[in-house]
Amino acid sequence: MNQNTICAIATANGVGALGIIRLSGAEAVKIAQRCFKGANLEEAASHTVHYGYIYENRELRAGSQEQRTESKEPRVKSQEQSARNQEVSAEREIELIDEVMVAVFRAPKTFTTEDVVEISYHGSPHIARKILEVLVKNGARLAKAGEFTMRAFMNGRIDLAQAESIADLIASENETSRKVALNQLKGGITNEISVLRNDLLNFTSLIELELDFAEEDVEFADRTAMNSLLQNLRTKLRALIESFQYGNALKNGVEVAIIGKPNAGKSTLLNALLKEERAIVSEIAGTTRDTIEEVIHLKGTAFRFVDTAGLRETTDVIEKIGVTKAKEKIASAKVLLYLYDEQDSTTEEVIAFVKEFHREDLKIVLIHNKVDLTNDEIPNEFDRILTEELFPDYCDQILRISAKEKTGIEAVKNVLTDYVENLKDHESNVIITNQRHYDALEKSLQSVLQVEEAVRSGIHTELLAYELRNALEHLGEISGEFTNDEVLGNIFSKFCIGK
Ligand SMILES: Nc1nc2c(c(=O)[nH]1)N(C=O)[C@@H](CNc1ccc(C(=O)N[C@@H](CCC(=O)O)C(=O)O)cc1)CN2
Ligand SMILES: Nc1nc2c(ncn2[C@@H]2O[C@H](COP(=O)(O)OP(=O)(O)OP(=O)(O)O)[C@@H](O)[C@H]2O)c(=O)[nH]1
Ligand SMILES: [Mg+2]
Repeated sequence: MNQNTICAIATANGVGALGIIRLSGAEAVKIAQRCFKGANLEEAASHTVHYGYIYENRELRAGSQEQRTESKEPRVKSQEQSARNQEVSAEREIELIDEVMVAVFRAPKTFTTEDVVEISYHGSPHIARKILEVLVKNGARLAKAGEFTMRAFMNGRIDLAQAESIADLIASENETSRKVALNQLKGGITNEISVLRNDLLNFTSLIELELDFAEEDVEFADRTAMNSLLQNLRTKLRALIESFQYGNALKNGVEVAIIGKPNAGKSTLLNALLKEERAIVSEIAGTTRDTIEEVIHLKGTAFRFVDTAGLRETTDVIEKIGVTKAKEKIASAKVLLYLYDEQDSTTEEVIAFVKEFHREDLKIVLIHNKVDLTNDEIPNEFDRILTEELFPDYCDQILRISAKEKTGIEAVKNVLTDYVENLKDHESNVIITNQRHYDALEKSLQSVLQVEEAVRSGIHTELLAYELRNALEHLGEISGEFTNDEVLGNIFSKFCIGK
């Protein structure tokens, strides 16, 4: 049995008009032929489609098997066999499984670069199971998750970033994520990285020139050229790294935590945003205990809203857990909607909160809730003090809303979509959406910074060469040039079976 020809359902789970089972490997055509009644696939030209039937061809070994059944196997089995309404010859029975179309693609111009056969059947999961069963009986083995794409990568048709983009394409749910993934599939990131690699290689040759003449104690390399190459590299790396802020929002959505004292109206705001009575609202302080998460899509971005327990010192055991959870959400969120009710807070409280939780990578939006209860000028004294104390270092926006009357809700949504618009403001040609790429770029940048430092301090050139190699290897992780089985296993296991 050839374990190298793999098969799997390529279409979604469940019933469909059609389903596709795909085979890949040296024996793909031979195995398909063994269970196909129709044209001769082994003689078929590449990229041709053939009508016919998938069948099962079972050996019966008639007489002798009957005897064996008598002695060793349960009687019921032979009864079942003879009861079947099938074409029975002396030694075999042939059972048609489904009427199909079979496509033949010959190596090397295929998805995996190996011979590929695709069987389109009537889209019943039961039929799919039966077909896989006969394929396996005839020498194929079931594919592991991502194994087809892994082969395309292993056989050099695509690099690792392109392989990953296929999973992104499958997961894409809107125009932006589709376009970004397709650009990656078409080599967008690969090209960008190869420009950086060339810069690094040019730099390396300058250094090697110097190494060659090291004994003669001459400084050959042109330090100005070196410095400008490094600066250029650093700028490009930073731009790519920066694009991840947007790429990540695109891929994983933006986490927005709704925070404030008990009774500030957090749950009322969540409900208003969702246009649905999702969270319990009551005039009792401490109503929300567990965190409540809901996703809203705004202008193509998924925002994950988290309603939390009101922040306060409490002796209630359960509420305490809720407050701890709320603080965890503050830590992981990208945007914080901090709600306050003027009648129930002091400016000192709000200022102290903002100063405590302010972070470089967190946008805090102050939301003055329950404005329906006060009808004074805008901004009123309360908000004027906050503005004076907090703008622009800690935050730069106060929204006045009534969560209950649903006024000002659009403004909240606009602040969020503007936040994402601003993330788009980066200098990179491509958008990094993948944490792995981001990590590799960060490491590469660190190495480049080390190289710069080494050049500046006139450190021995051999150490310099070492850091350069590091920078190159980190870039090579993105394309998969430098990688290991664990990393690969991890990437491809997240694919669907059949991809
Ligand atoms: N029926 C079917 N549709 C499909 C796929 C498939 O495998 N089967 N795909 C699977 O993901 C996607 C298309 N992606 C593909 C990518 C490359 C090759 C391929 O054969 N590449 C060769 C030859 C290209 C050519 O003929 O010019 C190559 O690059 O060498 C095929 C499909 C989406 N649609
Ligand atoms: N007048 C007025 N009342 C509001 C407004 N927003 C919320 N409330 C009321 O304030 C009370 C508390 O609202 P919730 O949404 O439960 O407040 P919360 O911040 O989730 O409170 P906890 O879950 O206890 O932390 C309820 O009685 C709401 O009806 C508003 O804009 N105007
Ligand atoms: Mg609540």
